[in-house]
Amino acid sequence: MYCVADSLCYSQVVYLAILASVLGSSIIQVECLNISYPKFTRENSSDFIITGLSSIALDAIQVTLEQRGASIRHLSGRVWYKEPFKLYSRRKNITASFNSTFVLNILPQSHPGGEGLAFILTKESGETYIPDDSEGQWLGIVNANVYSIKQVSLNGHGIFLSSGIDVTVSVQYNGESKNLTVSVFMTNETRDHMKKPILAMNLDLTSHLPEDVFVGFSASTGENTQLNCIRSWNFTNTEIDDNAVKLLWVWISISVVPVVLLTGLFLYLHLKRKLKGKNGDPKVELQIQSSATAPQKFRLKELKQATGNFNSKNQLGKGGFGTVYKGLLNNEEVAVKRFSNHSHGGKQDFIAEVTIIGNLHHKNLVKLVGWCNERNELILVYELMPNGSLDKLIFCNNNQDTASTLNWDRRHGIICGVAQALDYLHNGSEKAHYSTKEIAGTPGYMAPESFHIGRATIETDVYAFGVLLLEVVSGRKPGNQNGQNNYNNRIVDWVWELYGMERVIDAVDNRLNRKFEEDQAECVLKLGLACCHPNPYKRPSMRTALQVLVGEAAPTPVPSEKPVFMWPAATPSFKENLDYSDLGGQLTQITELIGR
Ligand SMILES: Nc1ncnc2c1ncn2[C@@H]1O[C@H](COP(=O)(O)OP(=O)(O)OP(=O)(O)O)[C@@H](O)[C@H]1O
Repeated sequence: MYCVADSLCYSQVVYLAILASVLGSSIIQVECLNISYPKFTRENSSDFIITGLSSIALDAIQVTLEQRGASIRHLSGRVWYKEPFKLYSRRKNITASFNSTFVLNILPQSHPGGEGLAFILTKESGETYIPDDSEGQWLGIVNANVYSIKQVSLNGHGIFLSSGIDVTVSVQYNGESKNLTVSVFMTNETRDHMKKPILAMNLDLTSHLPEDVFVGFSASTGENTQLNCIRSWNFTNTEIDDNAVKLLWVWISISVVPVVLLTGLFLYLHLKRKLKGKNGDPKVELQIQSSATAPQKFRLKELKQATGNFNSKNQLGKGGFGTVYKGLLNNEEVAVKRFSNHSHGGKQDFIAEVTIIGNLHHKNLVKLVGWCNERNELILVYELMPNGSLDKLIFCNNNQDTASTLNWDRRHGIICGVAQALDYLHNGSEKAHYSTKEIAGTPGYMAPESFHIGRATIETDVYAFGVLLLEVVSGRKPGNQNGQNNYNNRIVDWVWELYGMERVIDAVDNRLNRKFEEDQAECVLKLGLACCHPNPYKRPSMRTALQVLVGEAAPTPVPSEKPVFMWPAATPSFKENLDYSDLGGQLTQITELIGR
């Protein structure tokens, strides 16, 4: 019996799967939802039906695209709980009551901020059910063809939704009296009178909706933009007892359902994996293409051809996210960065890198040419830097080879170029304020607080820049060194010790053969130490660092002994604060951080 041809077994599986979808709506029907999410994690994603640009990120449902720096204008998005609930039974003439309490946070990304979000009950769920032209003022719920029956302004109640502050909303529906009440209050507001309903009205939902409805959230942005987050959500409803019909299903389904469901699930997952592997994730494409200056999309086939099938002979180097290969695309030399599966922190990171770097234009930043997401591969294509990376130029030479080493002027030029690029990233725009969820950092460049805050900030960037300064001037690697070098631990400690002994100039690379401007070299080394101050609040901003380098600001003061690292770091006093105004006085998040 088991040996009957595979094809027969296969057609039976298909048949069962079809049966599952036919029976599905009756058997899997959820009569009563009891949802409680104190916060949302990526693992919760499978509990929701999420439309193209929406996501679960940063511990919240991001109802519209949450990428700062990417173009997020004129979007509408929706997120539903995956199962519907029974709002009423026509046969039994009963209507359920429900309570939906959620915390929302609306963070403007333009001045003024954009539109807003809504709690929704809908007949259907899924991408295709977002009404056309529902961005902007229509909140992704309706469009110009539908009108609102009641509106209440919250400003009169002292509530300003678009303020980046958590606001709690409670929507209660009494199925018996057909009464709807809505309460809105600041989440940190404890006074009870603030929690009184701001809207109460009679509303017969049964005349507008079918018996089974989906619940969720809808949001939009317009010309002006904002991040629309739901941070937590509780939803409960009263059960409608449809037992007479249900019992029959229970008997039938007990024997059949497990087989049907398992085979259906297996087939669904199998087909989904196959399709996704081949065409890539449509969400990735949608999000990237929504970016203002989306880079070009390449086929995997093209990139394989360009790099000789990712031949190791073409390998340019390895970074925290994957391997970089040299390639030839349309007669142009390119660098192809192939993310390794285990090291990248997910598709959001990839999307962030494409949309953010794709939007950056600076002469000192490598240009992103294109990307590819096919067969589970995530690949970025950059313009090729023919001279390779800086470390090769500084460290590749024989230790004593003075002839081929980078001369002082070139080193100073490189340092100023990096400072300009970082200043552009930090101050020129908001683009760097969100990059990836995870980033690989190289330990020698990681600021001490990184291990406490677990993410990169503008201040940890300044620290890494400081290490780079010391590295370029001294020609030594930043991390642990072997016995050949006369410093024990890290370059920062070594230079700081020399500085304390008033011998900082001894840190300059011997291979320069004393051909450098002493004042300039001393200034760069002191700036390097100032950037590596253990207290992040005491580091200069990139703007100040750049001004010091080009002689527009006085050299930054540095204590003769390296201060002890303390956490949490002492915040600057009012007087001390002057130089740090550019930092916004806080540790500004860029990324989560992983050592490598
Ligand atoms: N556009 C490019 N042109 C030439 N070589 C490149 C290019 N991009 C990367 N490389 C080489 O590949 C190496 C790895 O680069 P990658 O960007 O993956 O990591 P990284 O910048 O060294 O570190 P991180 O992973 O922290 O970003 C570089 O050190 C460099 O040698």
